[in-house]
Amino acid sequence: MPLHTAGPTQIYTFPDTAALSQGLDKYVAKLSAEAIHRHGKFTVALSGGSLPKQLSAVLKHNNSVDFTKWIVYFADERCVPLDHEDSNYLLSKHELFDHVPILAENVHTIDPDLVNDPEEAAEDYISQLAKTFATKDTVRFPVFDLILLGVGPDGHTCSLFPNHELLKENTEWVASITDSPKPPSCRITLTFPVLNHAHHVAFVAAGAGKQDMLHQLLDIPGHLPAQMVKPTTGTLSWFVDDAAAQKVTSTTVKGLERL
Ligand SMILES: O=C(O)[C@H](O)[C@@H](O)[C@H](O)[C@H](O)COP(=O)(O)O
Repeated sequence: MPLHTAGPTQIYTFPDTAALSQGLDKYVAKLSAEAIHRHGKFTVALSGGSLPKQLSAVLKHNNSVDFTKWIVYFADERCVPLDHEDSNYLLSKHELFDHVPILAENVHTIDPDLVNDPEEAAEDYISQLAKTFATKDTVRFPVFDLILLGVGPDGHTCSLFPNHELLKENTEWVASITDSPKPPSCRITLTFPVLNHAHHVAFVAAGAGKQDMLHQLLDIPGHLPAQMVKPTTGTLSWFVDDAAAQKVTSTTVKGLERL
């Protein structure tokens, strides 16, 4: 069945990263409350890069969010120990988990004992996901309430890189990669079917360095990894600052007016 987006992609623009963090706070807090009301928990996947800092700047002070109901996974993770400087978990721990009442048992990390065996680590991560997500005959993939993504200068997202064979993965929930063009070379990553089954997916990108890539991704049809994120029935949003959106010609929405 061909994938299609349920609605148009929403591109929210903000004058600067401080305003972007406010917008993200409002968006995430709303989705968190809705999910907790609907099924008693908020399942969210986080990325690395600048995302944890952007996300947490305002959110970590938001007392209205029930973080005790958050179930956190990582959109991708490097195969390194949890206290390694390259760990996406460590980044989110410093930026967010250390500041809010997220329960340690609800944060699903790569198994540190398996970081030397990426394939095993991916298998284990699938088992962890299976504990949170009941699947049905009709939906064979985890359905996250929200997946938060970044985008690299080459158009990669998660650890899904341009022209890599993992772009074709359509059965596994989590895949390992041992030849990542961006170091470290060994990682695990959610796959496109998981990204595209989520209720909501949001990209976050800021800074003038993203101008050309954002123009390419949002204005010119193509098959770069970030362009292959097309939720089947869920929503797709972009949170960007004006510097990053400078060359985007697609319709944008001034952030907080609509959120
Ligand atoms: O896996 C990695 O090596 C990074 O985490 C990477 O995927 C990052 O998320 C993007 O490059 C966006 O980075 P910025 O958010 O810093 O722009």
